[in-house]
Amino acid sequence: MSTFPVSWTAEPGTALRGTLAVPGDKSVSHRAIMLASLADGVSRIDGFLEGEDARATEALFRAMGVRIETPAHGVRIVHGVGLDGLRAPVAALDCGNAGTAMRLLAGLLAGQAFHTTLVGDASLSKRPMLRVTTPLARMGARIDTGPGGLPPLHVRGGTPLAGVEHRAEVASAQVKSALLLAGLYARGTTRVLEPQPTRDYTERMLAAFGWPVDFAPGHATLTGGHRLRAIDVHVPADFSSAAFFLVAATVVPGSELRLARVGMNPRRTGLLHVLRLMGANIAVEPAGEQGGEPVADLVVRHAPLRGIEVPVAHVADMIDEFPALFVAAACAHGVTTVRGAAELRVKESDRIATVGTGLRAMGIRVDEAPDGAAIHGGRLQGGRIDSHGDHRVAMAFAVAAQCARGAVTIDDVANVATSFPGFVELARTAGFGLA
Ligand SMILES: O=C(O)C1=C[C@@H](OP(=O)(O)O)[C@@H](O)[C@H](O)C1
Ligand SMILES: C=C(OP(=O)(O)O)C(=O)O
Repeated sequence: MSTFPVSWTAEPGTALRGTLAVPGDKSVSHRAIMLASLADGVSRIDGFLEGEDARATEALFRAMGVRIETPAHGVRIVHGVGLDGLRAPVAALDCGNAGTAMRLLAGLLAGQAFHTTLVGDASLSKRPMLRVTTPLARMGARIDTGPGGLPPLHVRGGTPLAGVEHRAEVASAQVKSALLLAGLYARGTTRVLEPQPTRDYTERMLAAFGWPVDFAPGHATLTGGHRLRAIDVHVPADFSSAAFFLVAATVVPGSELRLARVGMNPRRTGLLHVLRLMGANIAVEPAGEQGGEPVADLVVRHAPLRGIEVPVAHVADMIDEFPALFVAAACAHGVTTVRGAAELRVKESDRIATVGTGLRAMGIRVDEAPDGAAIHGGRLQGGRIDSHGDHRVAMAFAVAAQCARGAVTIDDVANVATSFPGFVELARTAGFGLA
C-alpha cells in the first residue's frame, strides 16, 4: 500500500539548492532481480530501487520460489535457483503498474516448464502486449493475451523455443529484452535489430552474469545453452528521477543544485542534450563507474530556455523524460516541437494528452500531433491537474508549479511510489513548495 496522499498542492518554493541523491535505477533494479534469480549462486544487489515497480518484480520471483533477503534498505540478497529452478506460482503474477515487469517476464516465462498468468493494474491493463507476444510466438512461445492484445497474459510454458532474428518496428528496450530473455531458453541464436538504439541494460547485465552477448547500439545477439553466475550488482541512481530536478533547477531563478552520482548510460541521457540545446546550464562531473555504468555528478544552475525542434535522434534516449521536457518547454521562450514520439501515447497514460491537457489548464498553448506536440512557452498559471495515475506526469507538474503564478493541485499521485519513493520529501529538501 502506498503512503502517498491522493493529491498534492504545489506552489513556488524557494530557489533550489544543495546536493540530492535520487533513488536507484528502475530498469536496472528489475533486471537485477530477474538475472540474480536465474543465476547459480547468491547475488547481492546494492542501490535497489525501493519503489513499487521493482518490488513487484521481486515479489513475483519470491512467488516462484526464489529466496530474497532484505538485510537493509536498498539491499537484496538473492539466492539464485539456476536457469531451470523457478517453481510454478500458485496464483496469477501481479505486475502492478510495471510495463517493464510484464513485458520482460513474458519472454522469461515462455521458457519455463509451467504455465503462468501475468496481470496488472488498470493502467498496465491498457498497454499493448502484441509487440512482445507476436515475436515471441515466432520463437515457439504460446502466450494468449486479453482482447485487443492487452493484458492479462497467459503464458503456456513447456514448449521448446527456437531463436529468431527480429527486426523490431518500435524502438523498445522492453521488446528487445523480452526476446533476449526467451533466447536464454531457446535452441540456436536470438538476434534483435532495432530501428533506433535503446537502453542496453539487459545485454550489459547478462554479460556481467557470464552469458556471452554480442551487442552494440541497435542490435543484440545471444545463443541458448549457457549459465548465469551470481554477481554483486551496484545499481546507479536513476537518470529519469534526476530529470525532474534538472528541469526544476533550470527554470527556477537563483537555483544551483547538485545531483550526486547519477547513472549516465548514453541511452538514457537524451534530455541532458536537449536541455542544453535549449540553453540549460548543466555541468557533468564524471564520478567513475557503478555496476559497469558511467556515473556523474550533475550540477545544474538556473538559465533561461528557448524553444527548439527536439532532434528525433534523441527521442529514444529520453523516452521517459518527455513529461519533464514538456514542462521545460512551457517555461521556455518560443515554441518547442516534438515529433517521432508516438510511443508516449502508450505509456502509463497517454503522455502527450495528459501533459498537454494539464499544461493547457495552466494557460499554456499545446498543439498535439499523433506523435508529439508543439508547446508554446508562456507564463504558467495555477490550476488543477489530473495526472491519470501516471507517476511521471504527477512529478512533472510538481516541477511546473514551481514557476506558476498560483497554486497547483495535482490529483491521483499515489503511483509516484512506483518509480520515486520519497519524491515529496526530497523535493521539499531542495526547496519545492509541495504538500
Ligand atoms: O526496458 C526498460 O526498462 C524500459 C524501457 C522503456 O520502455 P519501452 O521499451 O516501451 O520503450 C521505458 O519507457 C521504461 O520506463 C523502461
Ligand atoms: C514507462 C515507464 O515504465 P514501465 O513501462 O515499466 O511501466 C516509466 O517508468 O516511465
